[in-house]
Amino acid sequence: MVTSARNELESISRAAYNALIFEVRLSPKPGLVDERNNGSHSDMSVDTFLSSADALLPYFINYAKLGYEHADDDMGALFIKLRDEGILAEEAMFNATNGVNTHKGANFTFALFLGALGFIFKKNGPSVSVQKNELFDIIKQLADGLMNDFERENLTNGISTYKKYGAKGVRGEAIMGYPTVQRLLENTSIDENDKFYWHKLLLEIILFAEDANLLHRGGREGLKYAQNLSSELLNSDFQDFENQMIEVDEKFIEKNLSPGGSADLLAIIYFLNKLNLN
Ligand SMILES: CC(C)(COP(=O)(O)OP(=O)(O)OC[C@H]1O[C@@H](n2cnc3c(N)ncnc32)[C@H](O[C@H]2O[C@H](COP(=O)(O)OP(=O)(O)OP(=O)(O)O)[C@@H](O)[C@H]2O)[C@@H]1O)[C@@H](O)C(=O)NCCC(=O)NCCS
Ligand SMILES: Nc1ncnc2[nH]cnc12
Repeated sequence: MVTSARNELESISRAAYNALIFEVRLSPKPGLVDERNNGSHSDMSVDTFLSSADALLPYFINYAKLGYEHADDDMGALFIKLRDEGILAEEAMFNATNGVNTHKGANFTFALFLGALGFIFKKNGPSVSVQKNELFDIIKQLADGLMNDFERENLTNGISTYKKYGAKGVRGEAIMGYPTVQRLLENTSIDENDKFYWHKLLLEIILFAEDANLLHRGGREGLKYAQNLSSELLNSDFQDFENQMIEVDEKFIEKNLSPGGSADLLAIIYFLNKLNLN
């Protein structure tokens, strides 16, 4: 692999790592770990997420390299290589967090995006401006066989949520090409002067995505409650936005709600905004 390609792959992998750091440090967030509190989590803090991100960075680089090195393979073969590497990454994450699930979903999502970007860099050359449509189309191809996961016997939170509510969680997002990410990437140009831009974006993600964490913790009622609070705040006059967000955080915590999936989608949107997407 030529040096310029390696540098590009390492650069986007570090950008993905930085997106995880940005997300956990964004404060206040509803029900989630941030600089103010640990949200609806007794087993996680900012430091847990920082240790987790450090453990994942080497695997992020490997995902991008796998996409680059296997660009001539079929998508099914590339997906299997990404999933195998992702399982090793999950082990490293759990070792770094003493068994706490900080970034399982984020690891999955970034593996798909970094693998797809490595694939595109090999096909089109590095430092190319990536076409959004091509990126999301490759993601959908990689995710094509994911529905088979739901036949599994071992009931993870995601598979239990599917069997109970029909919600496909992060797998569903990948199979559909991350529609919430596409919708928010298209419709919003970042207003650097808006101190609460990212807070508002997180509320929109909670509103549009079907967050399996909210379903797993609060059922359909809990998901609806979280979405109603997010909608109310988005439709308010933002006169006292920070305190309004703190109030929403307290209400999520009261009901033990945590939109972890939505936090991951915020991180991937932050990451994609740093790339030269067309
Ligand atoms: C594909 C897998 C990663 C799915 O594994 P699993 O079935 O075990 O997990 P799921 O519950 O289905 O989802 C995993 C996480 O995905 C996030 N998520 C959920 N809904 C959405 C959504 N609509 N859009 C995007 N992302 C979504 C969410 O992850 C975040 O939350 C977790 C932390 O919150 P917490 O509440 O603590 O979560 P839990 O500990 O599960 O609950 P509690 O016990 O605390 O109540 C954290 O993971 C965040 O990232 C979901 O949790 C897996 O099968 C897989 O493929 N693994 C192989 C390795 C791999 O990833 N391969 C590489 C690519 S192929
Ligand atoms: N900041 C956060 N708090 C809780 N769960 C999360 N999953 C991803 N980011 C998270």
